[in-house]
Amino acid sequence: MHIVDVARMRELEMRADQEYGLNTSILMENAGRSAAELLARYIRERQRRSLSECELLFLIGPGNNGGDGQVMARHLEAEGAHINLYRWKERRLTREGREVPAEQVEAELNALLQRVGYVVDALLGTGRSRPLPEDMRALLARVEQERARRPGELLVVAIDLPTGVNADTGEVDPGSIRADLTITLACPKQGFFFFPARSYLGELFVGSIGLPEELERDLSDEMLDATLARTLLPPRPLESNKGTFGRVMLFCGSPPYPGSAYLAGSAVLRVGAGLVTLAVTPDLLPIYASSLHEATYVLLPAGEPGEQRGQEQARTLLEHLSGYRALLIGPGLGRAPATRSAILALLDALRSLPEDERPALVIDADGLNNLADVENWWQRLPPGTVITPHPGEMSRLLGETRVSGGGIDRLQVARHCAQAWNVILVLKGACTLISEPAGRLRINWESNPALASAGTGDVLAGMIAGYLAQRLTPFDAASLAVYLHVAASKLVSQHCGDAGLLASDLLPQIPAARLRLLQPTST
Ligand SMILES: NC(=O)C1=CN([C@@H]2O[C@H](COP(=O)(O)OP(=O)(O)OC[C@H]3O[C@@H](n4cnc5c(N)ncnc54)[C@H](O)[C@@H]3O)[C@@H](O)[C@H]2O)[C@@H](O)CC1
Ligand SMILES: Nc1ncnc2c1ncn2[C@@H]1O[C@H](COP(=O)(O)OP(=O)(O)O)[C@@H](O)[C@H]1O
Ligand SMILES: [K+]
Repeated sequence: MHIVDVARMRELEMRADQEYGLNTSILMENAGRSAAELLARYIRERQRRSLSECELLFLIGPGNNGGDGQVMARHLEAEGAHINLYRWKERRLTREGREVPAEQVEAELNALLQRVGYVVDALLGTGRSRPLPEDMRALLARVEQERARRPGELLVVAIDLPTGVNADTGEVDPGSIRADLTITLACPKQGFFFFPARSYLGELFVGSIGLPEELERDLSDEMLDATLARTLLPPRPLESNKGTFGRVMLFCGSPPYPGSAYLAGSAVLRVGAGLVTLAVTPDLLPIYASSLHEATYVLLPAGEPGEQRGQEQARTLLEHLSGYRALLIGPGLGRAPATRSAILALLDALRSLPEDERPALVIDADGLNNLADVENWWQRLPPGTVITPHPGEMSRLLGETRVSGGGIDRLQVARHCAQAWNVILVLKGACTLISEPAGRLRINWESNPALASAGTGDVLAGMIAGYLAQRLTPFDAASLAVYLHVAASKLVSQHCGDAGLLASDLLPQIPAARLRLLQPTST
């Protein structure tokens, strides 16, 4: 599913007209029919109601968004739903096809708001060009007030987008109200993935306007959803052994942060890699050996702290690296000078290896924090490196330029930095972005506040390394891991809701999330 900004959407619509003769009224017919089908299915399958039991109030705006709403209303009416249309600009109300006399409109509208099960917001879409007028804000506020009075009984359904949301920037008009579901048309809009818009959309459905597939061929930004993630799953041939699914080496964990290596190491195996090896100093071995029974170990020299020890640790690790398909550096390593020198020595050695002998590389957490102080640090990375900063780490890598956790600034940063640093960049946050040097970009749709808990990033880093070991490309390995990481969290949330998740709770749910993804009906 491609993501577009408003200019690109307009261009697609224009080309549909010029090249395929699909003019606005044909597209609008398609849009309204598709939106009606999606809502009808939602009502029947999710709410287990028949359309004839449902009464809807459509709020119709002056442009094409209002046009979509009218087509949609017609289709739902034909299926038996009870339809009321309020034309905002003209202040006219139609009840089941009959015009309400002007002097009764206000009272009827009030009565409807207190009764209907659905308000369909077809006021404004991508054509919103200025702040919402006060009377439109007031109308939306009445809907909001009524929904608060009847929670669960009144659903707000936005067509294309909730009125007042900026489809490019994710900004929101003060008069906008949150939709329970948004049925967007043709493609999800770029602004949906950024805050505050993201939290105004509710559940997202994408309706078709019948654009020919060829028109989307040049689009490079994609929504990371189940449909895409499913195509990335690596094969599990019957004739296989642990070598088939690859080995991962971890340079992670230090005395103050031993949990990181456990979480990342377990995640490597939970995504199906064949073997994980932890490169650790002997003092940590008893901790891991008693918790992660499945791992093997490379013992790194302890010795006096300092640069010399770092060099020796790197040498020892490299001696054991042959045959490993992926290396993860960073979670829980700390920021001692010896660690930094070990990381730099490892990177220098990896860069000089021939491509077919070089393990794929993921750098996370303290791996990144150690690099941030090194001048032109990105020039030290081998090609194809995946880096996974959270907004704080990203700000450090950029030299203290602040990067937000969910704002539109992230899009520009993700695009620019993947190219400038020649990396696969996983910019973590509530909607994680994955970008690569050639300009492709994916944005994860699902969000779960339960994931905002210590150690979940270590799990993600291990998952990416585990998929690299199964020979996914770095861009695909990162994408699949990001998708399944949130999907696993949703399974945990079935029991704990959106708070109280432990990073280790994710581990057994990773295979369960993969299994769900394999079921063709999962979305
Ligand atoms: N153009 C096309 O080919 C298609 C467009 N589609 C629909 O059309 C929408 C875009 O249509 P439009 O470009 O007509 O835009 P809208 O329907 O979003 O709004 C434009 C109209 O609203 C007025 N307006 C803009 N800002 C306002 C504000 N703050 N307060 C009050 N009035 C305001 C404008 O003067 C104009 O009359 C999409 O969101 C989608 O729903 C779909 O029907 C598919 C095809
Ligand atoms: N609201 C949220 N929705 C979805 N994912 C989230 C949310 N908050 C945090 N995450 C994810 O949780 C992980 C946290 O990673 P990170 O900040 O590195 O934590 P740690 O270093 O403690 O492991 C990231 O993958 C991030 O995208
Ligand atoms: K709308």
